[in-house]
Amino acid sequence: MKKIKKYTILAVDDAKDSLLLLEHDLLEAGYQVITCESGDEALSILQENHVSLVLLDLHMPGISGLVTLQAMKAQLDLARIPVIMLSASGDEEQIVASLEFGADDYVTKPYIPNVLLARIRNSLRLMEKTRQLESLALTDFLTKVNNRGSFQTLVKKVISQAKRDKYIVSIAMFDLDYFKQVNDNYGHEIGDKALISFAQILKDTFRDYDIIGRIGGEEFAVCLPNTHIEEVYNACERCRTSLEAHVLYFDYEGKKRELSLTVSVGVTSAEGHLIDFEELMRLADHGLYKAKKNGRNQTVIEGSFDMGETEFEVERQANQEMNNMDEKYAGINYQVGLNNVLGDEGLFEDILVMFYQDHGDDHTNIHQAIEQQDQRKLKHLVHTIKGVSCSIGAMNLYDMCKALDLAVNENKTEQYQTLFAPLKDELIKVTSGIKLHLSEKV
Ligand SMILES: Nc1nc2c(ncn2[C@@H]2O[C@H](COP(=O)(O)OP(=O)(O)OP(=O)(O)O)[C@@H](O)[C@H]2O)c(=O)[nH]1
Repeated sequence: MKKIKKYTILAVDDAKDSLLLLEHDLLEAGYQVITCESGDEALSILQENHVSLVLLDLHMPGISGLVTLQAMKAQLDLARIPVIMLSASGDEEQIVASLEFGADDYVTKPYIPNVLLARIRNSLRLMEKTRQLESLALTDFLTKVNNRGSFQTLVKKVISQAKRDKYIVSIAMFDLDYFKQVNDNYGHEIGDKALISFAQILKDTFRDYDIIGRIGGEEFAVCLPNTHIEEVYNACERCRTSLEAHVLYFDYEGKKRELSLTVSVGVTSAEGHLIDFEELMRLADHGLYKAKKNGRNQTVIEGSFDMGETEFEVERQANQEMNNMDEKYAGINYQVGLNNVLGDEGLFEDILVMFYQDHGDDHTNIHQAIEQQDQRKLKHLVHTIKGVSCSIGAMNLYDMCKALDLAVNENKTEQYQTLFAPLKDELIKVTSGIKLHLSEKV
């Protein structure tokens, strides 16, 4: 019985009679066969066809078998194709040179068909095993997405390409919410099933050329080349809501159970020379940290790292400032705020709590509106926060909002990012100051 035609063999020989014979033997054995008579032809066939193995004659007019072999080994996508050299010459030096240049085997002509076929089978078997091992080393055994190491390698390649071709790179980081409870309540086996089904949701949501990796226990990351932050945000939201709607059914202790999970997501992006793997991962992770802190089951965009200090650093500095100064709230003129409520301290503190709750995330919302070029949303956000910051006595924030508000009214889009960067820092300073003092209320 003939084998299933799974492998395609390219036979290269300038002698037509040898080629015919080879083709006949290979077809008989069940392989698909492509033939050609020169090294040049072979190289162009290899670019356009999926070839499993090459049988390469050593002595040919034009480029020799050895040069063809070297050209194959120099190209990343061809280097892995097994090559068996064929030659009438049993010259020791030629055999050694062929093997040293990367040939998998060497067979002398006239060949014994069964021996050649056995050697072909060996080479193909070895290739399959090598590929399986490579895949095992690069893939997460549970979810079958890239493991951490391979995610990093692939993303770094994308980043080099993006710097050359000047396109944006985005990273989204996902962490399942309260996942420990799944293990604690139902055991690791169900936890594993939940991880597998989440990985499937990621595979279904993102495109083939996006890179998905499992970078920690219940933590995944996706790299989206050439994708703007708003599209990334929308894809992450699709993924988040798919998981929220997904129900895992299983039996536990003799009863039928159902489980739904949620996920928190942090996303960021960068462009040009600013793209850096570690920095993108750090920012996405910080967005994720905020998503967790804000109540989980949400996607938070973390600003590009060309926008000055990160929120983390600003928050840390605000806290430090508060500790060093005798100021009651960072960035707030307490007296101005108090006067606005006719000296009622209790009421003023309640207003500060409301400010924290209503506007604590506005830097993310404003950033999103700028990125999405949503002029109406941006105008509404900036205008509102301008009014409110004035009433609580956050006068620096008020000035910054006023400047951005003006730019929005005059549609000076080129100024948005520049005016937004200090506003963002000031808003974080004010909200973290409020939180520091009113931690039991907010
Ligand atoms: N089943 C299973 N569990 C895993 C695996 N890797 C990590 N975990 C579990 O994932 C859980 C992570 O828990 P935490 O880091 O406390 O976080 P969490 O409970 O998800 O809470 P938040 O992230 O704060 O929402 C731990 O219980 C780990 O044991 C795995 O491969 N399989």
